[in-house]
Amino acid sequence: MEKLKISGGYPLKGSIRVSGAKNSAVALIPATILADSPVKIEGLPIISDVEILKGLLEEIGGTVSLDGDEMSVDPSRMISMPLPNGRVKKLRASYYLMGAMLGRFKKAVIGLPGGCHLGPRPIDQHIKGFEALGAQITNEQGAIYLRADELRGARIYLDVVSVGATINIMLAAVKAKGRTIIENAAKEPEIIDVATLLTNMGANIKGAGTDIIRIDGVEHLHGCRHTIIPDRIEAGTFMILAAAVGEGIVVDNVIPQHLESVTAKLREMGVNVETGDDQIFVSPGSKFKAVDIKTLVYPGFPTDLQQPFTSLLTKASGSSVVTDTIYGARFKHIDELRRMNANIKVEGRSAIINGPSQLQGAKVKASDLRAGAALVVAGLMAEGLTEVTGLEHIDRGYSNLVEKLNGLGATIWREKMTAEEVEQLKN
Ligand SMILES: CC(=O)N[C@H]1[C@@H](OP(=O)(O)OP(=O)(O)OC[C@H]2O[C@@H](n3ccc(=O)[nH]c3=O)[C@H](O)[C@@H]2O)O[C@H](CO)[C@@H](O)[C@@H]1O
Ligand SMILES: C=C(OP(=O)(O)O)C(=O)O
Repeated sequence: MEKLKISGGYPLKGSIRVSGAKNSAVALIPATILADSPVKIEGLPIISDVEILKGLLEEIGGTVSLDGDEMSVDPSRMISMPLPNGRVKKLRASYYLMGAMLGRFKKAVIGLPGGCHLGPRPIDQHIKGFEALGAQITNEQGAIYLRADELRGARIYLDVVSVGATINIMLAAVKAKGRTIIENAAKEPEIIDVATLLTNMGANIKGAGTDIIRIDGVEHLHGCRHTIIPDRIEAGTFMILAAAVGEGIVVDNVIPQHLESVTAKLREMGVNVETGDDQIFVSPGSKFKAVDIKTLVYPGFPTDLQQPFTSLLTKASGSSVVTDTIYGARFKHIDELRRMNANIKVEGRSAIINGPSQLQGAKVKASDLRAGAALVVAGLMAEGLTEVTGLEHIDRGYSNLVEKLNGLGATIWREKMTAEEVEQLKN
């Protein structure tokens, strides 16, 4: 087991390159199950979620090769092997195996997913969609059993705008008989990316990226080549750290339109943000103003950036309020930031940050992926040495983070934990 050490308080500059989007990758990989010939995905992030999904595709008989950021999947020999336990519990996106396997085999057994603990994360809207398409679904000892004699297109209204449910229903519907309409669909860029892959495989999907998606089922989907979109959450994390400790940083390989809410908030704080075609330049102004943030579905401010943004707000003068309307309990990073001398309190769904505070290095633990990102940003801002444990969370979503930050001049490295430290972590 390893920990991250950060010697903070030094300015960073240069250029940092964003990898492919985790939340696209984890849907694109299961989507390959639906093809009858090999699919190649390029530009994948090098993260544990991708490795785990590779293992899951192999468990069901796929021939998968992963070479750096390129994955080739031959799905032709896959079978509907039950996956009630094991790897499926290690990530959230294993729920996409339900839609993809149901779409291809008309049956699947998948354990309830894992992923970040952000409070309750039900999948009732996924189930509602599968049932509307004609599947019978039962929950037996923590595994979801899905079966259908035939999948038929349906009109499905999502009661909650859900990224996962929108993509999962698309996966199950692309080979169903007739037309499916998803109303109140999520509009995140990752949904468009998955629809693009499916379309290149031969699917007929219109309206991805709007709140009404129309899918006309086809009989066969074939292999293709697909390049993933850049990770807007990784890019946003780099923009935040550029504002916090940068002396002029170029965030490279981005789609600036995907980051408009983050750009707007940084500018409101007094940060200088200049957008190019596929780059964003960020340099801090002379003073940081307090701002309020409310997370919303896309194109609103992403919940996945709320936590790292909180670290930045400790530098702002005055009181900032961060409200998470998507995950009201996504505040496990706050206790750790307090250890680092932040003045923050949590009230209901909001964190109230009173600044400015000079953060101090401390030993802290990442409870989830973006809490980890928040602590890395805080460690870079802090005076002295910060040690971050819980790296398995950070490794789920940030590709080569240490190397990328070293490239900006940061002093950050991974170190093996002693047996005593590992023991202490369990308590
Ligand atoms: C792998 C992946 O892409 N993860 C992202 C995805 O998670 P995920 O797909 O799990 O998030 P959803 O968009 O589904 O969740 C949004 C909200 O809807 C609720 N809900 C969701 C589904 C459902 O059936 N019933 C229900 O009540 C959730 O509890 C949450 O409050 O979108 C989240 C919101 O942008 C991000 O934080 C995650 O990084
Ligand atoms: C919550 C996240 O991931 P997941 O849904 O995969 O747990 C995230 O990426 O911030």
